[in-house]
Amino acid sequence: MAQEETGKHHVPSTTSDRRSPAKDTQTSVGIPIVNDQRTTDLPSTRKRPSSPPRLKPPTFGNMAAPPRPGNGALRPPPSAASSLRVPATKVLSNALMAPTSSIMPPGKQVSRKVILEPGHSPLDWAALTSNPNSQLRGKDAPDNLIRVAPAQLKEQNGRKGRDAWTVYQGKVYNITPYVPFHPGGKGEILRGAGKSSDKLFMEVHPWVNWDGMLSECMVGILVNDEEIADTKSGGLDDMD
Ligand code: HEM
Repeated sequence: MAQEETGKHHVPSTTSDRRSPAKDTQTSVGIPIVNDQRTTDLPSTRKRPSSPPRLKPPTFGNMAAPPRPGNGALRPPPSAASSLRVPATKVLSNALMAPTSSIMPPGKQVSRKVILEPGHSPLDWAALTSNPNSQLRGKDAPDNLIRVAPAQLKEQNGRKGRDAWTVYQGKVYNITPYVPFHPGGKGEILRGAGKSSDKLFMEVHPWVNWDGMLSECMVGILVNDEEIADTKSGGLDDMD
């Protein structure tokens, strides 16, 4: 009985299966034509094993396997989103993308960053500034903040054993400890030694947070000569 059931599904019966489309391929005497694809792998239902047919895993016989994308490579088909992606390119640092100087024409901007010595990364500098024992104001500055006259500023140019001081937004900073940490190199930052760095700094990297990086290096404020003459001690505390 089970075999007859199987025959109904896989091999058209020559007598009773009127639903089978194979009847169109029967000969005039009702013999099925065996090159029908559905029957070539199962030429005879009587040769099938007696196990229940529904438990048998599906078989494709000699049917062709479904086509694979990409010549069989195990790669998913491209998604719609992939066409929107930016092609992979080398990541540029913000310094390469940002103008190195406002006077440089577009397209000629190149990074002037230097390779810093080991132990002189921005993180190393951050660690140094967070250590209260670092004495970043230098040997030429007293413990308290001072008024700095233009003449005194000029002397603090980093030469003859003196620390290099510079001015930014009216405040005087000792930049000597930061020099080996400066990504733009020693020569660049020392261009502002003994004078104001406002213009140079703003030309090169106005986005850099000067105060955040050099607050521990602050020596005092720049005053004119008259203001110095008015105050004998020179200490900022005396102004109050
Ligand atoms: C006279 C003053 C200064 C000059 C002329 C100068 C010049 C330069 C130059 C030429 C570069 C390389 C820019 C590049 O090609 O990418 C640079 C980078 C840099 N400078 Fe200065 N600098 C000065 C002062 C300072 C100061 C005082 C600081 C810290 C407050 C500082 C922080 C930096 C930083 C963080 C970079 C790296 C910027 C980046 O990642 O793109 N510079 N500087």
